[in-house]
Amino acid sequence: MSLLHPNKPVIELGVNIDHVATLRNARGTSYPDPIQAALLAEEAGADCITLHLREDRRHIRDADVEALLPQLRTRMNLESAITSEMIDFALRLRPQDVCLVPERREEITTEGGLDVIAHFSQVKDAVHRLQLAGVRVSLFIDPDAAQVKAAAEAGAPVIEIHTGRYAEARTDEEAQRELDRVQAAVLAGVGYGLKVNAGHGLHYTNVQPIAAIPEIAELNIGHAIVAQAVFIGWKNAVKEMKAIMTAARLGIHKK
Ligand SMILES: CC(=O)[C@@H](O)[C@H](O)COP(=O)(O)O
Ligand SMILES: NCC(=O)COP(=O)(O)O
Repeated sequence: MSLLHPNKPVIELGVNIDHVATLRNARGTSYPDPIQAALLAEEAGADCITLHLREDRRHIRDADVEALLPQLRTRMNLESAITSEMIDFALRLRPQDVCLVPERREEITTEGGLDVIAHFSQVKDAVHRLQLAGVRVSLFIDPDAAQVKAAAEAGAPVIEIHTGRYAEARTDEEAQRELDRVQAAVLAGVGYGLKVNAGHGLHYTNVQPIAAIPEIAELNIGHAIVAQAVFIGWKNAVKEMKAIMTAARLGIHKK
């Protein structure tokens, strides 16, 4: 278990603000403002702000990223496809973190992890260019030992384990099987000396077994926080998620 450190959270929360932008874009208004959401999330305890600049700009837009980066007090984790357009954008802005994710335009949400093995040279080149520019690179991968190995070989210092299949499990047995896969991938990543994060589809109940995995450094969570904010307010939703994650890491399970 992580030792309690006066200034370091036992597990970090990256708040993904994509779906604040979804709500804004639904009517083409200027509100709700994703930048305001990010700054309030930091006030509420977010350790970083994650945002996914998709190729189709369905939610976060270039101007959001450009306006937010200089205002953040914590750090920006920009999720990006490995296309030259997106890598060039990331190199121009140079956020603290970039997480390379797969993208298919027709997908409703990110369906699977980046296939590092199949796109090894392209991934390795993107990792090299971004790391050279001082950007810390994370690879968003499925909980698969071969992908973890490929990520380490591609030179990425960080991986984020895709928890989508765990989150979408329909039975307790399936959820446990997927949780075991996540845990094995986390340990494999630590074995290669990587920082290991996780995310996708996590909410206030299913987050607890994931947060309890002591080797996970950070969870990136968005959709569930935006949904909860509808009922209890944005800052409260962020605070509640952080509290549940921290309690789970300390062995306290909340109903
Ligand atoms: C990579 C990832 O898991 C997040 O970016 C997630 O995809 C949220 O964005 P969407 O809901 O647009 O997929
Ligand atoms: N990488 C996961 C992320 O940023 C948020 O995913 P979700 O919580 O919106 O499913």
